[in-house]
Amino acid sequence: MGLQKQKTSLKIVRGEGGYVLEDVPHLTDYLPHLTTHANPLQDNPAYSVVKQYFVDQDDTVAQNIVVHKSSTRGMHFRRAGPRQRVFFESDEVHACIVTCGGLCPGLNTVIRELVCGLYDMYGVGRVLGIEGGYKGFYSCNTINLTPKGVNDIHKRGGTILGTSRGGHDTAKIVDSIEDRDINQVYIIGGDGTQRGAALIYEEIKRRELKIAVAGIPKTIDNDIAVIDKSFGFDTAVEEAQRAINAAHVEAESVDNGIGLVKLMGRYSGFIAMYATLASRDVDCCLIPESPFRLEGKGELLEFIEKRLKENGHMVIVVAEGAGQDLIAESMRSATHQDASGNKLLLDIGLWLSQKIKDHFAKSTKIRINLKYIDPTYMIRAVPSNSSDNVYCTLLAHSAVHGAMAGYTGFTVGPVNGRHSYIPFHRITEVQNKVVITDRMWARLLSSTNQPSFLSTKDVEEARKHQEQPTQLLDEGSAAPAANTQG
Ligand SMILES: Nc1ncnc2c1ncn2[C@@H]1O[C@H](COP(=O)(O)OP(=O)(O)OP(=O)(O)O)[C@@H](O)[C@H]1O
Ligand SMILES: O=P(O)(O)OC[C@H]1O[C@](O)(CO)[C@@H](O)[C@@H]1O
Ligand SMILES: [Mg+2]
Repeated sequence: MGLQKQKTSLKIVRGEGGYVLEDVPHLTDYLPHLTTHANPLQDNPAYSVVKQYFVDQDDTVAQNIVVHKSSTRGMHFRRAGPRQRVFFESDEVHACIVTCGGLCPGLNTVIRELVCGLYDMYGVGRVLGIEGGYKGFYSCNTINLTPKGVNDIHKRGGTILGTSRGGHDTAKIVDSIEDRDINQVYIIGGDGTQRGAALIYEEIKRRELKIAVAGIPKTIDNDIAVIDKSFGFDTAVEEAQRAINAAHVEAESVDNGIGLVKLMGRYSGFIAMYATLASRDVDCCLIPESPFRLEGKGELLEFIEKRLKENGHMVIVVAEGAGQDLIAESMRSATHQDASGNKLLLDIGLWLSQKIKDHFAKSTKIRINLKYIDPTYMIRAVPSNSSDNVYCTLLAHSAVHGAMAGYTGFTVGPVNGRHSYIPFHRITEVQNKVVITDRMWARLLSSTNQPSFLSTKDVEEARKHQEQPTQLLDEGSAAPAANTQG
């Protein structure tokens, strides 16, 4: 196919028909003389019978699969999976695992499957758990992780390693990795964590160390770009149904009942959108991406009044990041940040409840009965469901195969259903958001029959954002919508 390597800091390979591979780094990029070994999986009774078990060196996964006759082939990522040759011998590997950022269903499953994958597939005997997130590298104890020790952990919520925000100190972390003779680092976390992982990889490369760094993307908000969806998201949507059902039961049992449910979603309303679509009991869904106002013709309070008159009750789902501009305006509050620098949100649920109550207190015609349910941490702290468990297994195994094959500085994740190795910056340069000019949001509006609350200016603004190309999509290919948007 006549592939050519480009001289850029990014690892771009171009081919015929507009084919672009955005490759991930490999240890041999800076340590060219490493020796390779036969993959021990070839003698593993479970895997050796699988026809074509090893992934072809040239297999790549297309980012854009909706194409026209005249489309260029576009962006591709390296396909994840086991390689014929590996760059680590089993008894040479000393791996470590760390979990950072907020909790998410499935963290323990990923830990379990990393440990079992390393032991069972590659005969690795030394896996260390770093406790308490990034700062644990230099300030906490470590634990030895064995298949026996992690056997049951997927049945529990949270992370057995603990987690934290803040405390990323690249030099101290890499010093600790070097001091402990660790040569494979598995980092589970969201966008902030993957930014931290990129810095760790850069420092390891600068020091020319034979250490592979693999990221496993985690976020309950599903706001990680490129990948189809993040683990734990399905579980969260399922768990959210319980709160929505309760809100519905409460609301329809009284006159003019309003059930208001707040769900997670700092910058992206995926949980709220999917939970609403799944439930069918929701009359109105509010997300950070879609601006709304309270007062005025066609705005939220008028719609609530209309729906109460029609149905006698209603259910509202609000993502925690929605309407932040409205609260900030009315409270003139200062902006606060958490230890990682994330904006601390004002409580839209309580604020909105009060605003709705105040509005109807003025009305002599409608006496409302509002119940506010905040299940945010409940949907995050549960163990992952069956489909997330299987998904977590594939993520963990893909990460192990990648590190064993000498890839480094990568995140794993499914792109159009195929697990791929994705460079860190592609995961961190943009955040996945609900595109309100896309079909999925239209489906939601049509299912709840709520107004869009958008002004012409809001729609123009949304279209502008949708068309914004990412760093590499500069050659005529439009930014691909996240797959969760259909
Ligand atoms: N730009 C950055 N550079 C280096 N480290 C970072 C950066 N942003 C965040 N981190 C570190 O990554 C860890 C987790 O970050 P954060 O609290 O933002 O959560 P996250 O990984 O984005 O997950 P989530 O948002 O889903 O909870 C923290 O220890 C933080 O110090
Ligand atoms: O209270 P914490 O642990 O900082 O987490 C809250 C945030 O974490 C997230 O769940 C992302 O992990 C957001 O939805 C939420 O705003
Ligand atoms: Mg984050």
